[in-house]
Amino acid sequence: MGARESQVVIWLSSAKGVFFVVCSAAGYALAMRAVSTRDDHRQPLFEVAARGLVPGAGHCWYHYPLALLLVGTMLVVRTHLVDASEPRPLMVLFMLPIMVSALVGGLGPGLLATATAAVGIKLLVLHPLYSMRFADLRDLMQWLLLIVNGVVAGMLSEFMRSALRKGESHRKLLSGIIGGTSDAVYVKDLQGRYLLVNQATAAFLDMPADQILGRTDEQLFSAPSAARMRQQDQLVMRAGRTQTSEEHLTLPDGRQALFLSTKGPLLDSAGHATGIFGISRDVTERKLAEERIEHLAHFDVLTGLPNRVQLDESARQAILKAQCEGRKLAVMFLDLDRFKDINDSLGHSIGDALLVRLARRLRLTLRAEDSVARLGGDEFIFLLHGDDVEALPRVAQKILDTVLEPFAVEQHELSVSASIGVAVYPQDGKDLETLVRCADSAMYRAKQNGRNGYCFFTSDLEAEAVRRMQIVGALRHALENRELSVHYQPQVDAHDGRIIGAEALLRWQHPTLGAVSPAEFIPAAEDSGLMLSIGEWVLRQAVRQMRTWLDQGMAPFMMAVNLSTTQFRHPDLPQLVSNILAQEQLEPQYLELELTEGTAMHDPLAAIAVMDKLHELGVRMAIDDFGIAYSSLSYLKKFKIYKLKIDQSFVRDISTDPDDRAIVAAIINLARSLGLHTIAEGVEHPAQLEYLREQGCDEIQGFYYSRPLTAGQFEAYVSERRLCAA
Ligand SMILES: Nc1nc2c(ncn2[C@@H]2O[C@H](COP(=O)(O)O[C@H]3[C@@H](O)[C@H](n4cnc5c(=O)[nH]c(N)nc54)O[C@@H]3COP(=O)(O)O)[C@@H](O)[C@H]2O)c(=O)[nH]1
Repeated sequence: MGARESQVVIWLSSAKGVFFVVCSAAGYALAMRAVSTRDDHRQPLFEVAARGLVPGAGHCWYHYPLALLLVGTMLVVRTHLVDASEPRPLMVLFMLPIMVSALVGGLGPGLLATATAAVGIKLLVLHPLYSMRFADLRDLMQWLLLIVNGVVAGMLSEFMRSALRKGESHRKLLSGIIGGTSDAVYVKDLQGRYLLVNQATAAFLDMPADQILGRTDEQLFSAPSAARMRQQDQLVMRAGRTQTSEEHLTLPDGRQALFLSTKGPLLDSAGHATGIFGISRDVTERKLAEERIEHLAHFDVLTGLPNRVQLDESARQAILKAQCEGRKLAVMFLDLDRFKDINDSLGHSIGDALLVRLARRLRLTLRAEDSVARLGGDEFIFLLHGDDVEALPRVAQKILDTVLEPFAVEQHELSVSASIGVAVYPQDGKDLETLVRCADSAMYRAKQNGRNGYCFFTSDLEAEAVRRMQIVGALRHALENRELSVHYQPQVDAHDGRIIGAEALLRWQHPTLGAVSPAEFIPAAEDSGLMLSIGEWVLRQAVRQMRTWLDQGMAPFMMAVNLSTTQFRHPDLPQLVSNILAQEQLEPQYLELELTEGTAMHDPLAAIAVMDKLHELGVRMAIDDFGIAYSSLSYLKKFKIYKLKIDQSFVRDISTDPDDRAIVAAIINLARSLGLHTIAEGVEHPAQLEYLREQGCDEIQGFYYSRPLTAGQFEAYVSERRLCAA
């Protein structure tokens, strides 16, 4: 090699060294910049590097011998195989084992490789040429740079490895969440092909996840479902932001499902859409539950008919429509007659079954535009559209006839009747509340008229309804306010005028309402459920009074107490009577219980059973108001009764009305033939008494002898009569 050529080689070698230094410096600068920014995911290089020196922090022991092996191999190659005439030591070659060691093993092996290379180069590569000294400053520079390179490479590698590890753990965490959620998570490209799906998506589609990838909705779902999804995707892409919507889909197994889907565009770093991501939750069950709750809020659970809430809504609309069209609207209030008896005697399940069947019938009776709702219990409201008020009686009668047809419930054939009240918009009221109130008053009147009928609202009913409400409200406190008392009306032997009994009659003196007749408040007490407690109180008072009178030495007689329908039908009645007699220490033979003919005949078999029990107690029974209801003689024979009480409506005109005379005579004869006693009530005149005596009536009760008296007055009356008799 000539001198000029040697100069060129030395120049090139120097240039290579300078280039190595410049490139390394630029590389460090860039690398340090890349890792120096501290944010949530990055950590300072030295912090990471320090951890890289700690054994066991994700390192393998064999990376260290590997580093030694790699550097050793390079030393051998450099010492023996590279051309010895090479003037420069080619230290850059050692970067290869250093880099490999750092990349594979991280900081520790990287440092080991760097140190080994530095020592090896100094001792084995530079030594033969320049002894132990660095004769050439450029060699020293390269040697130092090699060391710095090695250290930095190790640190950078450690940083990369740490970042990778962290990224991997994030990825695992994310895929754990995505894989573990029951929501379908997916990513589609711009053509709608699935790029990523989680396990839930695969489960919904009943297909392995890898078979879904690359397919479109059109290939996975029914055409209508796919079209809906595609449309939704397009909306999201056009909007360019995340949107949530409901998607009705038919799944591959045929199930109709409702998904709540949140979808959004996937954007690249330049903000261009590259696809769409979505999270879809199956809300089918939740929606059904919501619908069920909504249904329960508006419809009666038992009958499925609209309830009060729904009725309010329908009525609001119906009234608005009627108002706009200048038309009428009828509200009918239907209440079953004595439905409570069915519940009490046969049990609530039978009562419920009857209501279900009744509801079905009522719905079928109506035109499509009309509706029926259940208010609760046995109360139903009809909304009937149209102007034809004249037709309403026919409709009401049709409904009544429908109710009358017997119901087959289990082994029972049940016959019920109903009472209907009718109110018409706009004349009777302009809102549902008023119309229902009017119809309720009219219905109450229908009941008073003998049930199984209908009645139209009239203004006088309103006053009655207000009065009834006042009475019921005040009656609730009558007992505790000591406003009730019991009066006693003597019952007299028709032949010798002896007092043979007293009828206990309830009286109510209210501070503002005044003296309210039992004929008015007892039906109200029955309807409002207050009669049981009031009736029990009367029974106890009468029994206690009888005990007192007997204790005072009064000649024994019968104490007659009225039983209301509710009391008589209550299953605990015999027990209650027995308890009261025992508690008040009165022998049962002094007590007579009166029940009306209507009560006894409504359910004769049940009445027989109750009468039998009362008879067993030793208590006497009498049929009150006899003659005004229809009595079956065959049942009358079976009733364990002692006497018939001839209703005062027959006694009133007995002296003038031949029909009444004939009826009274027939009742007395009937009783005699059945072995029963008779008592006539409402006797006011001697002529009435005369006729009754003639016919053989046994006992008399009426103003002719005495009005109902307080206990004190009764005592005085008894003493007076005894004195007269004496
Ligand atoms: N379940 C219960 N019913 C009861 C009770 N107390 C009374 N009643 C019933 O209320 C109705 C009205 O009773 P009242 O106003 O007390 O009238 C009674 C008598 O005062 C009346 N009477 C008696 N004699 C005459 C008469 O000569 N003339 C005339 N105009 N009225 C007269 O008759 C009623 C007695 O009726 P009855 O019970 O049928 O014998 C009435 O139906 C009572 O039954 C109670 O505690 N419980």
